[in-house]
Amino acid sequence: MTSLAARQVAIPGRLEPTNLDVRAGELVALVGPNGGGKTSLLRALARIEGAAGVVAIDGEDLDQAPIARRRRLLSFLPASRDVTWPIAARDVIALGLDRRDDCRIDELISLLELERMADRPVNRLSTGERARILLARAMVGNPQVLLLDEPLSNLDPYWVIHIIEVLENIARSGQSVLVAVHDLAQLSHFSRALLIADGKVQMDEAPASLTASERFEEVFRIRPANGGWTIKR
Ligand SMILES: Nc1ncnc2c1ncn2[C@@H]1O[C@H](COP(=O)(O)OP(=O)(O)OP(=O)(O)O)[C@@H](O)[C@H]1O
Repeated sequence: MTSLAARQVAIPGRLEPTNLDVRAGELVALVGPNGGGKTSLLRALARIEGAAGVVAIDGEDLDQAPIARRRRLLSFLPASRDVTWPIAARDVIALGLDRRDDCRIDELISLLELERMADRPVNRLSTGERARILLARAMVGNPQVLLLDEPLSNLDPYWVIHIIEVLENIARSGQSVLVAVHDLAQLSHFSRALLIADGKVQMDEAPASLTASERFEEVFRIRPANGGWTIKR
């Protein structure tokens, strides 16, 4: 069943009109060169910046949904880890909920091993620690669709693996997860990958066939070499 249905979503000059359907339980990667339009697509789907078009989740038009309902339908994790407020990390997680639910917040604190930092001011945590707190905020409301902009950046290898497992579990539970990533080695964990460049979805395929394509090499200006990648000259 389609969970997210986007029709003609666009941001002038940054994202061409785009249609996208994502099923419940899909874990979708967004890849593409810097400036290609990954963040713009995620922001357009999250209905930030007055993007054009229509986004419906389980048939409900996001633009018509009251704020509380929207939070049940979708959450968006920005790529920026900047948080300047000196508030406790657990209170930042609570911002993802309409009504405070300490049991649910504690669940996330335990899942993401945040116990030691939960009561510290979030602006005094390291970048990777803040990344986990902000991810917890995006997850805490259990929305039907999660839009995550580079959630794996700034994380050490343990946390990259752990959070990929968390995202796989979220998808398995029936939520839809769209994730902007840069590390091509992470693509194998996704069921589907969108290649985004020049403000347009250029390809929409299984990750293995995407990375094996000529279009992929052209767009990224790289080619396979020695089990990895090298610059295509
Ligand atoms: N606030 C903005 N106002 C105007 N143009 C913007 C704005 N933010 C981004 N852009 C432009 O929109 C285009 C797409 O940017 P976007 O941030 O969506 O790319 P991206 O694929 O997420 O890139 P990256 O991998 O570098 O994060 C780029 O040309 C960028 O310069």
